[in-house]
Amino acid sequence: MAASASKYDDNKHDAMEAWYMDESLEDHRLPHHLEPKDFVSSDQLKELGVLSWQLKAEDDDQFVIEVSPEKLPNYEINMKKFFKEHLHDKEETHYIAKGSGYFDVRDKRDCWIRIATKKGCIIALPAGIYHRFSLDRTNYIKAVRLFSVGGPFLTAYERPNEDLTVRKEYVEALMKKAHVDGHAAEAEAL
Ligand SMILES: CSCCC(=O)/C(O)=C/O
Ligand SMILES: [Fe+2]
Repeated sequence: MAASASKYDDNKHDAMEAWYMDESLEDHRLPHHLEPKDFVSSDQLKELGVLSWQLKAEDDDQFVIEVSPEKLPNYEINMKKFFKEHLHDKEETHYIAKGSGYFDVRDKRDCWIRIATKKGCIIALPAGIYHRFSLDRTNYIKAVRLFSVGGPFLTAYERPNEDLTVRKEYVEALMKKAHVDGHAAEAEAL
């Protein structure tokens, strides 16, 4: 997705915060910070292929997904589905129009990073990354799914699904990047 300076604030913005999660199985709508808190920067998320922007838009009447006990049909079933660890064979991109919610992603060591999004945030998860979605304690989010090819519908492949081509490609891209970064660090140290 191309970012233009007038509409998007690339990288650092206040519509999103991310942190490493604790292992507690308590209500997943709670923040689940580590003690002490361990925040994750947008540059660290970028290394996993997770991108986010802040859109300075006032107009919010085009949005398509509303998640709350009152607005989402089959709320309990769908929330369980969203919170089951899964991946997609396409990028998952949402613009958060109202409310807030958590997108959790796995890092390179397989630890959970919790990404707290709110109104104005655009978040793009790459195809092949394991992730899940939860509402927070406000119990409400209104989002529009952005897409380019193949329409807005996403198939969720629950973990484990290591043999899917899209998963292999994502893992390979992460490993390639780690290799390149390793060489860059070595070169810098010389
Ligand atoms: C903002 S609700 C979107 C939930 C969803 O479809 C999904 O795949 C989450 O990972
Ligand atoms: Fe998803």
